[in-house]
Amino acid sequence: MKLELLDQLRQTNPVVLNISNFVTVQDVANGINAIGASPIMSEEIAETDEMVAISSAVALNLGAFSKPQVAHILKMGQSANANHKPLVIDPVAVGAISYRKQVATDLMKQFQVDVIRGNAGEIAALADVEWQAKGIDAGSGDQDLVEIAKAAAVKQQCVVILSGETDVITDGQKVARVHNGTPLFQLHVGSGDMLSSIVAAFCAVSDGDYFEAAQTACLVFAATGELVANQLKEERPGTFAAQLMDELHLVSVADIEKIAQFD
Ligand SMILES: Nc1ncnc2c1ncn2[C@@H]1O[C@H](COP(=O)(O)OP(=O)(O)O)[C@@H](O)[C@H]1O
Ligand SMILES: Cc1ncsc1CCOP(=O)(O)O
Ligand SMILES: [Mg+2]
Repeated sequence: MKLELLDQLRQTNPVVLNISNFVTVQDVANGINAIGASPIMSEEIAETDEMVAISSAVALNLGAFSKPQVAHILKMGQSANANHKPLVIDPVAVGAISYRKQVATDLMKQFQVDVIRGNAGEIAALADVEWQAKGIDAGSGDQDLVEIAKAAAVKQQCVVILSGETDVITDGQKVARVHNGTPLFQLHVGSGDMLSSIVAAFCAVSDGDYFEAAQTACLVFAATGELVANQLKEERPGTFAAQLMDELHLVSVADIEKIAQFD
């Protein structure tokens, strides 16, 4: 765990390039901005190389793509690889929709991702493990989450984050777990998408250690949500979302250290 990366991120203000989905794009842009990085979104394939060139990390969200967008995602992933920019992918709902799993796995044969961030249903699908995913949500299953994450990491040769009540982060061998968080995240659509792009922001300042960047991003995001939840007397998803944005901007390394729970 390297919480100093949060301060480095704020000092550097790295540009994070995103292909987002139309559902959560505003949250993702503001989440990146609030934590101290600089978001830019793209929907035009012709600008890909120039966009990647000015960026310090790339996040590809597969939340709601059309066929032309798949070509754009492919070009952006390949350009990120060619330009040695860290590449994060969020395989939204690949556990629930077989077409999505096919597209995601085809894409990952054509570029090398550095980090995959998904919930249990999504990561189980990529690991070919039996699981009952439910739409964009994790769903249910009884296999061991650490083993699922490790299998996906070995298969795709990258760092995997399996997020949920406990976040599991692995490169296929080393494993870290973040126990912070709040169930309120599940009441705000876009929490996972925000996390994926914030992971990209941490990768941008990580000097190539994406396992450490992924762990730190998970701790910062989950602990920030927990700090907000601790201030709320009842379940208020709207207030949570607004205050999460505030707290991503205000939270300090010392605030996080006080409540951090990881191993
Ligand atoms: N039950 C929970 N308790 C605590 N934190 C959670 C819970 N479920 C999800 N989170 C947190 O919510 C954030 C988004 O993750 P997740 O909900 O798994 O993504 P997605 O929205 O893609 O399903 C992560 O920081 C994760 O740690
Ligand atoms: C509802 C929905 N439909 C397609 S993408 C999307 C948002 C998914 O967001 P998240 O995985 O962060 O909850
Ligand atoms: Mg998601």
